[in-house]
Amino acid sequence: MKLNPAQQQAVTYVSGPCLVLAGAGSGKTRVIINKIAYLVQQCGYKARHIAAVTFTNKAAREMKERIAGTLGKGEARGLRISTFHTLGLDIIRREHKVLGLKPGFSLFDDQDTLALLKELTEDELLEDKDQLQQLIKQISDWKNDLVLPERAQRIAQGEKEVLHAELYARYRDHMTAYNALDFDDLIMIPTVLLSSNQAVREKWQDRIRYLLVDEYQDTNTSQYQLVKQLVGERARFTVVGDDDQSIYSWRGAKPQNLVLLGKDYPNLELVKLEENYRSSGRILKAANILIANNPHVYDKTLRANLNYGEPLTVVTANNEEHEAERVVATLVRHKFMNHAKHKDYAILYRGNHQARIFEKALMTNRIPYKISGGTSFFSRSEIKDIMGYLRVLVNPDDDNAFLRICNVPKRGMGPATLEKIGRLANRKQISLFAACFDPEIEQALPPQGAETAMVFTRWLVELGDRAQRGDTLEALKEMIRGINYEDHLYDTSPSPKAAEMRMKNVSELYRWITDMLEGDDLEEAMTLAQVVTRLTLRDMMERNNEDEESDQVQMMTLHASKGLEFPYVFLVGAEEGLLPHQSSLDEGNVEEERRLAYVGITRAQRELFFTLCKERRQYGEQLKCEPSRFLLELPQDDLVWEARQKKPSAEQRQQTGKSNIAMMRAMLNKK
Ligand SMILES: Nc1ncnc2c1ncn2[C@@H]1O[C@H](COP(=O)(O)OP(=O)(O)OP(=O)(O)O)[C@@H](O)[C@H]1O
Ligand SMILES: [Mg+2]
Repeated sequence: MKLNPAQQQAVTYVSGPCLVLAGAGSGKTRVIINKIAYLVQQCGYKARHIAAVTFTNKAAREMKERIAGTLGKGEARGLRISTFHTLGLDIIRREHKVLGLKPGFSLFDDQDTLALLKELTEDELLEDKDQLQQLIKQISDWKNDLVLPERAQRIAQGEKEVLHAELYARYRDHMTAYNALDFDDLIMIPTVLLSSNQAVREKWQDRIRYLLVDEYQDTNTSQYQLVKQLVGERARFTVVGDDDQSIYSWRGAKPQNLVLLGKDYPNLELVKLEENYRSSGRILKAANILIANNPHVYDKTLRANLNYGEPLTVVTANNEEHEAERVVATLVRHKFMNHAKHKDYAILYRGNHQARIFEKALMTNRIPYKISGGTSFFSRSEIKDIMGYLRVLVNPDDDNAFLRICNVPKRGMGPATLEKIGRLANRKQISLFAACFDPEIEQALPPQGAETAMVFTRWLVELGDRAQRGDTLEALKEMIRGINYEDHLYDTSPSPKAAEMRMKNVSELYRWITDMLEGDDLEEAMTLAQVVTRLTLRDMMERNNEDEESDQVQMMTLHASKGLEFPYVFLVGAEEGLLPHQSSLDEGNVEEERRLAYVGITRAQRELFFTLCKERRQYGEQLKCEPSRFLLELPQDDLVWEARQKKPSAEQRQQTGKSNIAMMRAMLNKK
């Protein structure tokens, strides 16, 4: 793969810490990929001593594919390419004994966490959804800042925070009892472990001798510390990032980490890349002009390497249905004219809720599409059921999973029975599953119910044992057969066709599990417990049904589009209140929204379309919309407003953004 001199410098600098700071599409990710190959082929590193961390599973997968094209199979063996969370999970898995975790620990997703916290806060009058969300956010913030419950209790100020800290401690204790971890734990726990346990730290430093991190601007405090612990004094690492693409502050990301890095490592080698290889000159110019409205810590230049290209188009629609129709119509026409493929197009939006209408329009027009994020493979009920069973098999104390499956398919363990089991479990401080095994279950339930509970749980224990003994696939098959799951699907689906589809999903899951149990060139074979944690993590991270090869229009949120590129991009819903989003405006954080728009614009290689509505339904009301201020910040000479008669005059353009908005609103409403 070709590299320019600056990229070459970043790749070959291996004697100390290295930061590549550069704008979108300048080849940062390419540097990471080339550097891995360089380390193996030129510097004598074994692949298994190298770890590369990216932000999403999709990015990790892409990186693996690209590496496979450069390194031979043998050379690539053992290379770790993962997300931060998978790396954390890996560390926890291998160190579970030191951490006092039983091997089959469960991963709680947001819904599990919510359910548990709801239960824990019943007495505190926190049923109010907003308050619960605040609590969840607070706990997550603490974890991302590496604040353990004890410290949270010491530093908490004010009534509410004190209560939150107490609930945080209670939450942690329950998670321990359930042998469960949440998403943030996957970073916090290994980081705390590595910083407090020298032996473990040295072991991991020896295991990972060179570390590379992509999208570094979106690391939070705990991730920063994790990197620091892993690289140790030797500080052999390369991180790449772009402060203008920092879009995860709401999850605790600290773009200041880029600055902190220079302080923590005075010998940090800083490399800047200034050539953009992705986008047309116009798209890049628009992106540069937009982001110039944000304050900057670092000076960055980004020059186009490609042609100037087509103007950017702004399409105005009457309402959101019309917007979707216009996108689809434009796409169909454009695809025909340009002999393009479906997968050359991306529809990017601010929030998942916007996807549904586009989905409908695409479906009506028989255009294949794929949504990344949003409706997940794993959020389908049949997948949740089977995953629930698997979670119970590997960790019977996982009460949430047990609750999900104990009466699916129906076996007479309804709410009344469960309440009784729950009371017994509470009294004895054991899990629901354990309660079904307890001799007292015979007093707690009527004979028939006790019998059912005992038979069911014993059967699961047996299956779990078989799975552990290595007969895993057979045990799984036996499980799906044993619960008559196929019949259950036919009984509960609206049509036989739907049932068939759902059964197909179950087979797909089974196929995945088989692959993971058997392992391949890049991944070792896993145990069932490992498979279950990995799949739950995958679900949590991307909530996605992957099918990379097929020719489908790509749909995703702006957040999910980070690091990716598409020939033609529709950036939809370019309206005030949506992009920039109202919640950020309320917090006075328009800059993060501008970075988000910058990320969206810089995904486009050849052409970029914005769409907006004159009216949009919100909270059941039809509200008037104003064009996004970001549209008005773009160089108007490079924009074509499709619904408008003429470009604004130079004079008009010089007006402030605000009067521009008023002007445009007037024009939009005239029609
Ligand atoms: N030296 C080069 N010569 C030709 N093409 C290049 C070169 N460097 C990078 N590219 C291409 O430019 C595009 C953008 O590269 P890459 O995705 O690595 O950029 P990036 O800086 O990681 O972008 P982002 O900030 O969006 O993550 C890719 O298609 C890549 O293959
Ligand atoms: Mg990149």
